[in-house]
Amino acid sequence: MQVAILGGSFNPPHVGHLMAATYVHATQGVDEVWLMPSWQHPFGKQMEPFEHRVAMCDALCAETSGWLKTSLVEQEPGLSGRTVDTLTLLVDRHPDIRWSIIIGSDILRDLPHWKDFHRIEELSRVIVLNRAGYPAPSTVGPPLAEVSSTLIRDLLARGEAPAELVPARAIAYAREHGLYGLKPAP
Ligand SMILES: Nc1ncnc2c1ncn2[C@@H]1O[C@H](COP(=O)(O)OP(=O)(O)OP(=O)(O)O)[C@@H](O)[C@H]1O
Ligand SMILES: O=C(O)c1ccc[n+]([C@@H]2O[C@H](COP(=O)([O-])O)[C@@H](O)[C@H]2O)c1
Repeated sequence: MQVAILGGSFNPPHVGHLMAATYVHATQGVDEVWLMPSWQHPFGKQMEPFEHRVAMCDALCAETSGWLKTSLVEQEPGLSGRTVDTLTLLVDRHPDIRWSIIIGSDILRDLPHWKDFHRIEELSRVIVLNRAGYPAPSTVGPPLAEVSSTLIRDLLARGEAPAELVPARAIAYAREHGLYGLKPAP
């Protein structure tokens, strides 16, 4: 079995994540894609609580026929949020799976600050997606959606509803739980 991991803060998840996962599943010969929300972010990004981001990732998974899953692995004790450590654990735990790691091209500039990226390349196939606004050589596929969690948080802070950028089930969950300052519907 081949599994591609899309790690991220998912704060909140958005249609760009869904499109990225769908593109990889449709074209890269993988059986499943696992959304892997960060428990703690290696660069200290502040995020809504893990369980809420997991629930919103599950809302994205519900848009698929079952090939998209949410992995809770990064909450396990001993992990640091560094991808190489998580991947090493997964490789040990699932010797039957062949792994890919998905990153958007915006991440390329950060890679010098990642822990042991060369080891990640040894343990997995790295798929670099062409994220709109971040052109780079050796990306795969067409530019993907011009949307980010930062944009969505900004819209929400201005009281705007990002209904076209966040899957409806995810935004409904966020509203129900008062995330990002959203008020539950009366
Ligand atoms: N629109 C997109 N197209 C392609 N890849 C994306 C897109 N949005 C996010 N990604 C990729 O998904 C992974 C997780 O992204 P993340 O959860 O940090 O979302 P983000 O929108 O970049 O968040 P933020 O704006 O908070 O930094 C990263 O590898 C990122 O490059
Ligand atoms: O391994 C590292 O050193 C490392 C450094 C920064 C980010 N990452 C991972 O990259 C993924 C996307 O991160 P981000 O910043 O786009 O949310 C997420 O799974 C992070 O854990 C990993």
